[in-house]
Amino acid sequence: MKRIIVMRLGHRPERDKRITTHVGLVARAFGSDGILLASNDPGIEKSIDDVTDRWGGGFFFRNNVNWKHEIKKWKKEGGYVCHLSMYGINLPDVVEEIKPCDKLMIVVGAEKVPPEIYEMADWNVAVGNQPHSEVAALAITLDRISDTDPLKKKFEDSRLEIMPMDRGKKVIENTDLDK
Ligand SMILES: C[S@@+](CC[C@H](N)C(=O)[O-])C[C@H]1O[C@@H](n2cnc3c(N)ncnc32)[C@H](O)[C@@H]1O
Repeated sequence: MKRIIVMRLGHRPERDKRITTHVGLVARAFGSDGILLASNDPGIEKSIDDVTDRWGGGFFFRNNVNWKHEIKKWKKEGGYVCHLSMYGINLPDVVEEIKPCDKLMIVVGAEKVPPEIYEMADWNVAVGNQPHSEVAALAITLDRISDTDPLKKKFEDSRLEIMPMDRGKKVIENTDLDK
C-alpha cells in the first residue's frame, strides 16, 4: 500500500465540526497521507494542521474540494476509490482485493451521501453491516488494509513526542525544528 487519502463528504459546519475533526485525526494517526474536505470549514483545516505541525508527519488537509472532480481526477490518475457504507460488502470479504492497491481514496459520509458515490466507487465497503460511525469505520479500515502496523508508524519532524510509560505522562519537546 503506497498512497492513501481520505475524502470527507457531507460535512455540515454547524453540527459536524467535532466528528469531522476526529475523522481527520484518525486519518492522520492511522497512516493515511491526507484528507480532502468536500465542504468549506477553514477552522477544521487549522485544527488538523496545528496537530500535524506539533506531532509531525507529512499529512495534508485540503478544504472545500469538489468531490466529484477529485474522484474523477484520482481515477484518471490510476487511483481506486473505497466508499465506506453500512450497505456495502463486509470488509473481511473484500479486504484482500483492496490491499494490493497502491493508490486508494477512502470516502466517508456524514448524514447522507449523494447516491452517485455508490456508482463512482470501486468498492462500497461495510465495516460490519450495522450502523455506527465514520470515525470507527475509517480506523478499522485503515488498520485492516495496511501492510504494516499503523500503530507503529513513525511521525517525522515532530515537535512533540510521547515517551510511553506505565503510569504518568512524559512528552519530549524537540526544539531543533525551530532553529
Ligand atoms: C452516521 S453514518 C450515516 C449513515 C446514513 N444513514 C446513510 O444512509 O449513509 C455516517 C457515515 O459513517 C460511515 N459508516 C457508518 N456505519 C458504517 C458501517 N457499518 N460500515 C462502513 N461505514 C459506516 C459511512 O461512511 C457513513 O456515510
